[in-house]
Amino acid sequence: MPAEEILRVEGLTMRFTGGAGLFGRRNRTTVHAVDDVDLVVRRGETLGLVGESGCGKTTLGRCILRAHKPTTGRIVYRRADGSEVDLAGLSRSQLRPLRTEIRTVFQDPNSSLNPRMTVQQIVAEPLIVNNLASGSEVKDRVAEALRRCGLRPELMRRYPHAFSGGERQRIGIARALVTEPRLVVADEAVSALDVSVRSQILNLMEDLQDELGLTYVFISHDLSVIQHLCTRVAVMYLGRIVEEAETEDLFDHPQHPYTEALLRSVPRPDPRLRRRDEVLPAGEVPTPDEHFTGCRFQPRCRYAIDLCSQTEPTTVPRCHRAEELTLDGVYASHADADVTR
Ligand SMILES: Nc1ncnc2c1ncn2[C@@H]1O[C@H](COP(=O)(O)OP(=O)(O)OP(=O)(O)O)[C@@H](O)[C@H]1O
Repeated sequence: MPAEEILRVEGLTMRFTGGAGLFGRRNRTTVHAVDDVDLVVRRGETLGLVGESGCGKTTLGRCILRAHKPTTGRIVYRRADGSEVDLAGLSRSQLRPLRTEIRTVFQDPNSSLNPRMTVQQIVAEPLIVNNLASGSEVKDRVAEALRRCGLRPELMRRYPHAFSGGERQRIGIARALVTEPRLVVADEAVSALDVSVRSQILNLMEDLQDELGLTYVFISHDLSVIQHLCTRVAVMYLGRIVEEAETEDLFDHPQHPYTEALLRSVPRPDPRLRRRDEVLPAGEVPTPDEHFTGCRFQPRCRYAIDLCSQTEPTTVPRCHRAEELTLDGVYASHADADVTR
């Protein structure tokens, strides 16, 4: 794997099999939450994962964190010494030292912080669990992490309820950073916050990235957040990555019809600028437990041709018509088209 890469996901699939249900084993459903995903994360970048609810973003993030053991595929992580390790194949004890290097920031600071623990205990926990520090060093490292996150260390004896939503998310970030990780997976890390606080937390995350040389995988359904923060973006639809590009390219020249639809669905505050297609295209969203022969987006795609119901390209952009549509400027000329087909 090239030196600039910190993570390489290859052919990753995560299936969930449902319970037996009323009719026993035969009634079991299998959800392909993540299906044959390839993904590269480069050192020091922020890779955005974006897509509608249920497309598999969280599941992919949890596979990288090895909170889920993937059904198949590889998750190759490059350690600081340059050695490579496939996280997918590691046992619980083999994963333990890596848990300090790859950390997460949780979505909701109100529910993710234990209300019965002080801030000191919350932030110190990963240090203690992983035997990274003891005695006064624990307190020093907690104080340092809090300070980095813009919180006064004197307040570490207080409980989470004494803090605002934004401050609680700073505590969550301090807890993630206290072990000095290299890769942080942030899943909807600012979605639960008030808009006014959101940009402060995003700015903090950017500053910490510069200061500490962090790499982020940033999961969000919010395109404005993705556009603000990410270097590159991978777009997910029904368990698959359908397009991947540098942020500016993706927003200026989407290549997959789903990306185009996603970008058009962003509401515009000025009603004079509103277009008719500010919703995602109509049509049934298939569930990830259905079997697909062609492109998954084809039932909702206004550009679909016969071929699209038969096969899907195996590389991104996963669209037979991507080149033709992009080159011909079709997306732009459809600005006023009826997207409901
Ligand atoms: N533990 C699980 N057991 C069964 N199905 C699951 C499980 N976790 C996720 N799924 C299913 O996998 C699919 C992908 O879910 P996932 O939460 O990864 O999507 P998402 O894009 O993160 O959505 P959201 O933005 O709503 O969190 C969904 O159909 C979901 O119902």
